[in-house]
Amino acid sequence: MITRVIGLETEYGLAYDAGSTRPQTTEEVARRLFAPVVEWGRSTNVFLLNGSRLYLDVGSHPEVATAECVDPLELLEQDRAGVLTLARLVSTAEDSLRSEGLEGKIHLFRNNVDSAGNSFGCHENYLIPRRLEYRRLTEQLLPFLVTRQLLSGAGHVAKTEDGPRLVLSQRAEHMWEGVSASSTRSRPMINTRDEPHADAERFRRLHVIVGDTNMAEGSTLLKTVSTSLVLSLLETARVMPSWAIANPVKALRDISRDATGSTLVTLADGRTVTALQIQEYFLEAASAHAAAEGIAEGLVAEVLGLWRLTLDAWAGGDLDAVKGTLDFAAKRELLTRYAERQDLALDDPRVARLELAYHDVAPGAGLRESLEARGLLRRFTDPARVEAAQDTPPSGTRAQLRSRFLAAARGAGVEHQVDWLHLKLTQDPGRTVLLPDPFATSDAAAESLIDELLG
Ligand SMILES: Nc1ncnc2c1ncn2[C@@H]1O[C@H](COP(=O)(O)OP(=O)(O)OP(=O)(O)O)[C@@H](O)[C@H]1O
Ligand SMILES: [Mg+2]
Repeated sequence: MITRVIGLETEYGLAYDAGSTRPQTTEEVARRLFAPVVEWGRSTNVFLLNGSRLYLDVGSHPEVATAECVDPLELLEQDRAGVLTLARLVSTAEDSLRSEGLEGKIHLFRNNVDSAGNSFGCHENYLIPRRLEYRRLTEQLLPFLVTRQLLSGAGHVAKTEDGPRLVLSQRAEHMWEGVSASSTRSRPMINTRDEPHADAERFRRLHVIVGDTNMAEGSTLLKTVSTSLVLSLLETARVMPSWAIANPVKALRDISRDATGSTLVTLADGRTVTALQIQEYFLEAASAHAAAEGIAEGLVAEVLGLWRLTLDAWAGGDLDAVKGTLDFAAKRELLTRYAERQDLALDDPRVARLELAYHDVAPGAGLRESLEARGLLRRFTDPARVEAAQDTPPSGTRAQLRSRFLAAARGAGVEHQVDWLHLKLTQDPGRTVLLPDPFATSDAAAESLIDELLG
């Protein structure tokens, strides 16, 4: 198995369809959505019993940052548990609206662009050792990330000079730099802000912000596991061929707009290769690395197989083999079939509505569950485990301690605060427990604090 801490932060888009009743601003809807959270947590920024962070980000975007996970399947469960938690808040907010005679419908989108053209993200966090040459690592990772949209692009109907077309990535048009420390102004693919949320002597947290938010669990799985494997490869590989791209932002957009895999990419050394060639290299190297490390089994083997299948599908110009597993292929099938059947242009508002429905996770509004139920989209998680993951932390990380502390403090009715690193009693800051090791599932100071609270 891979032993790396991974966390996913997902920002959601909020919209309100007032129907024939009084309209509400997005701010008003967001406030109503978070009212129950504010009631029990006295804040719009809280940690949940599963160790995740739930908060209202600027621009009225609800965000869930999953707890630290080491098992990629548990990461999927935690990510999806976040959807359930928000969906329940939507139901409660709609009940509250209805009690005031407002019959509107709240929509909650897992996507990356709103109708005003703003972009919001799905950030991936990967724990890496501090001792690595960080610059080399990020430079070598970038060509993989630029071409990774072939695996995990969410697809998007974009307006281009040649009319509407289905591009690979929602996020590609909104990235402005390869690697930098600023997250909003210049929006880099890798954000280098150094906030390890861990012992800074031993660890770094790699913050990847170029990825699309995915609906298909297969896309999230392929995205996170392939990236983690490539990181392991880069952590150990001493010499490897350079795939440094001359202009990463341009390449990101070219590959997205072209959506064939055969897009030409100019490398820094002047060579020209295709996006697929770069991916082929990383797949081969990651497979060899996994085999050499003895981890090419179970879920890793499955993901390597899916990665292979995906690149073969692109190479053959036929995505049928992955249309039941990955977002771009699933969405292309859905949207183009619908447009053909109804004889609509891709930029018809009805196609736009269908695209939004693909990303909607409000109860009774979105398509994911029905696509899964009809066998059109593969589900990797077990619904019962996802349900339980709403208040059960993932295994193998300090999220376990956070969760037990939260449960004990709430049970005792004692004021407390936590963040990724700390467990605190508000009235007794001297007793604050620091958890610098993300892999720690037990800790003497934490245990004694929890025992005391349990009385
Ligand atoms: N040491 C670590 N290595 C990798 N991931 C981590 C580590 N510590 C925490 N994480 C993950 O990083 C994410 C942090 O989410 P959070 O939204 O708080 O991000 P941030 O970048 O610190 O802050 P913000 O979004 O407010 O700018 C979570 O998903 C968490 O599980
Ligand atoms: Mg965040």
